[in-house]
Amino acid sequence: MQSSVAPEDIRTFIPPHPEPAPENLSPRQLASLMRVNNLRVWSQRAYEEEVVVRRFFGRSSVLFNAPEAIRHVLVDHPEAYGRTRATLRILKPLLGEGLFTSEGLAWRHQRRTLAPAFTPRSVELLVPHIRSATTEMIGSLAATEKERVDLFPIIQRLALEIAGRSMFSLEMGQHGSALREQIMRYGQRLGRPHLLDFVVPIAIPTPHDWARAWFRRSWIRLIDQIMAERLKDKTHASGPRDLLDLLMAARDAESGEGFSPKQLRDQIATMILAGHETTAVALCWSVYLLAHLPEVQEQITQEAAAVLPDSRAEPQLNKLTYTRAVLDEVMRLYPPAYVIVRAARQPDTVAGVTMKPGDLAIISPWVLHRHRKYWHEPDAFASERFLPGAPAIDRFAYLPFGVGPRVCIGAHFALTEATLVLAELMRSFRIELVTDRPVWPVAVVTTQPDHAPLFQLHRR
Ligand code: HEM
Repeated sequence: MQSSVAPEDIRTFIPPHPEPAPENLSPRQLASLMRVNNLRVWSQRAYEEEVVVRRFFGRSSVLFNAPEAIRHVLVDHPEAYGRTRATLRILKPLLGEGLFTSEGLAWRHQRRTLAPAFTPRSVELLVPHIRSATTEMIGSLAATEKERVDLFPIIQRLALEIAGRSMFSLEMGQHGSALREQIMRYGQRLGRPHLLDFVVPIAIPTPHDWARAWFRRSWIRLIDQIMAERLKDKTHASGPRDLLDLLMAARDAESGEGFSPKQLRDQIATMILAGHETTAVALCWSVYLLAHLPEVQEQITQEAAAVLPDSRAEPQLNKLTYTRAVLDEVMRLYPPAYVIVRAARQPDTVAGVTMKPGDLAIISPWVLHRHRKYWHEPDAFASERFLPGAPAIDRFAYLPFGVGPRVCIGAHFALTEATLVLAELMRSFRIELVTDRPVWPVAVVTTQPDHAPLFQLHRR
């Protein structure tokens, strides 16, 4: 079961991670830690045991690390476990009734309709958008040589630019900053769970809910404005150019139904939000870790030089095996989606634990990816674990994109984007950190760096 890499292959680089929490935190302490940093809520036991049961405001909250329990909840009985009250309260103002926040038949219809837009074949259509935005970023970074560069915001803007171009074929210039400003504003306060989000029934709006509803009005206005601009562009294209074209043409294979304009808007908000923040975070952590590992940078550079064409020819992304292994290891240590939570909808028994309706089943990629039982030297960086020929990794020990019917629909797109950006960046620059202060992971919505360190880039 342990995905062991020979000890001599494990590097000794142990990137920053918080100490486990003390045992037996009170629900109030837990709720306030969740608001500050969700990675600090787990005690040492969570990283060693298969199941950890806690009480949280009158309900059981059960962390499942055992593969058969994870399979039970996420794969075999998805209808018995739904999104939680707090998740829906926090995300619906942003994502509306899109794929992430919908359930039951509505979810099934949406998933069937959207799936063809995210197959590897459809993602190929989006590669030119990824490449053009990346080439432009690299061009502007080349001018910063010998200066200290604040790379994280640049990467975040790039991910948003890629999301925007892939969705709308539009350069995000004027809209990018408005989108980012709104997302940041939401994340700083309204996107953080409040005590009342857990305890007040969803039908009763809390003061935070009112503020979130107010926010939604300006958020919708912005998305509608971007969509209207794209729809004005009547440039004749022989086939689909972007995700919007794919989503507008999408039909449910069973009912033949497409999306209404409102549904389309919610899907677009969902894809932009679910897509750009997570991928940006994976890239920021990659750059930070690689700045400590010059020899890994060299290997990516060599691979990129051999595999990526300089011209506009199709890049053979599946040959970027080493770059991909590095990315897999970065997402093991810093999974952008650090937790998957479900609320039991009906009585059930999982791994010997009785679940009552409303009890929480928690599957935490953060914990699982550092679990003592499943990983050798779990806190150390070792991309060898993911190289072809390494011992197989248990399907349920590594879940950056989740598993089961609600697995990330954008996983292939995200991996394509992140691998390509990382390879292009390393091929263009050698990256160094110029500040010593360690960067700590802080999880509220995603696993964010606590600050943006400064880098220096040396053109290759
Ligand atoms: C590194 C990047 C990404 C990571 C780590 C990530 C992670 C995840 C995870 C763990 C889930 C499952 C949540 C659950 O079971 O509750 C999920 C779902 C989802 N992701 Fe991603 N994601 C990434 C990129 C993307 C991209 C690029 C898109 C779209 C363009 C996207 C769209 C979605 C959507 C719509 C869902 C909900 C699926 C459903 O409920 O049927 N994600 N993602």
